[in-house]
Amino acid sequence: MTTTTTTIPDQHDPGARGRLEVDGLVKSFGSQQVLRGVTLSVDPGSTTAIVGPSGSGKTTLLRLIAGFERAEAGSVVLSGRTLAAGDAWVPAHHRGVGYVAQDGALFPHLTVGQNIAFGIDTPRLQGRKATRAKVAELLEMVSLDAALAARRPHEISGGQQQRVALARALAREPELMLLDESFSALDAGLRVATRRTVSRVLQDAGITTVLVTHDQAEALSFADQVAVMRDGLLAQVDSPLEVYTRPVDRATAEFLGDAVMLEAWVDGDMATCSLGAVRLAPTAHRGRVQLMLRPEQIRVDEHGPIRGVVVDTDYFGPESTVRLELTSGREPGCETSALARSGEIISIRHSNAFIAARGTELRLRIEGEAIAFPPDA
Ligand SMILES: Nc1ncnc2c1ncn2[C@@H]1O[C@H](COP(=O)(O)OP(=O)(O)OP(=O)(O)O)[C@@H](O)[C@H]1O
Repeated sequence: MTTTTTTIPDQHDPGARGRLEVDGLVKSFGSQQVLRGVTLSVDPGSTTAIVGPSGSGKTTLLRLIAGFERAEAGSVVLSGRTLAAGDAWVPAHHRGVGYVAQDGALFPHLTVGQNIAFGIDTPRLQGRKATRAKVAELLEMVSLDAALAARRPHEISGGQQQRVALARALAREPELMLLDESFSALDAGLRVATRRTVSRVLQDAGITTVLVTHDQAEALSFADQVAVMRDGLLAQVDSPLEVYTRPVDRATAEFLGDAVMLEAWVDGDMATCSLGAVRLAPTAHRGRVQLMLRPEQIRVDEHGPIRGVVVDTDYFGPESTVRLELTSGREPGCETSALARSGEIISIRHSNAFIAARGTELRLRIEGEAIAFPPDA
């Protein structure tokens, strides 16, 4: 039996195993520039999710990292080894990079076992017995029964297929795993379960992971770092908490979730808007701004200073989105200004659908800080 010793890589060592450094990648198809200078650092063993509107260049970035396409400018460095830069070029199969596509892309004519064995470096393992043992080990790693090895891809479920695809990619012992919409074809329940398994396997193996997804919730829950792509550039790269609560601009805020946008006036660390005076996250903006709050920051509270009447409700089971028309009649002493006016409609979230009948007056308070964006963004 071979024993492998894993050392925790130095987070600041540019050559640490599994550290990915993408710098200034530019890529065009015909006259269309799809990537316009993408720079991204991924720590060893961490997970980065790339999100962004359709056509923004997410898959193209992944394909450049994998070595399926060449960039016009920029570089890709993995574990301190230059994979692409100028004339330097390491072909895809020598990069130490695993790739799992949306549909798994299993070979339909091969069994599950043969699909996985395809990824195994046979000369190193010497022989069919060792290959079979490795296949069984990989199946176990992705929580699949060894008996599935004899089946063909069409004889297993979509979630199982994705896990086989992951096992096949893991067989090459990659330093970096690229997951391209790998869970999006699965239905909601299976998607969550498969994502959990995959996340655990990759974390346990300490493999650096970059995931492209359309699903914001998936990005926020799966990743250590979220990169928001727009028009071929990364608009923001930050922790999930940071990108959600401190988006750099309105488009990023609205892309990552529902946002309540209000006209406001900034004075110091407070803003005044139709909800009264609201505490602001640190900002350089002054005067007129657009204020952003997440709907869940506006709480129903019988002693709250803000009043609104329910206009309508969207019921989602555990939560409802409730649209309210703000009414005047704030509590005495609550700040108002020329911008503070009744009649404005806002959306909030609430877990109790019974309080949200149309026409009900609710009292509200704001929790946490609002974000200020320029008025014309
Ligand atoms: N091989 C190609 N030839 C020509 N154009 C391409 C090619 N690959 C991608 N494109 C174009 O590049 C742009 C970005 O595509 P890409 O697939 O990277 O976007 P994406 O953000 O992954 O989109 P989606 O979320 O819809 O998958 C699109 O306009 C697409 O049509």
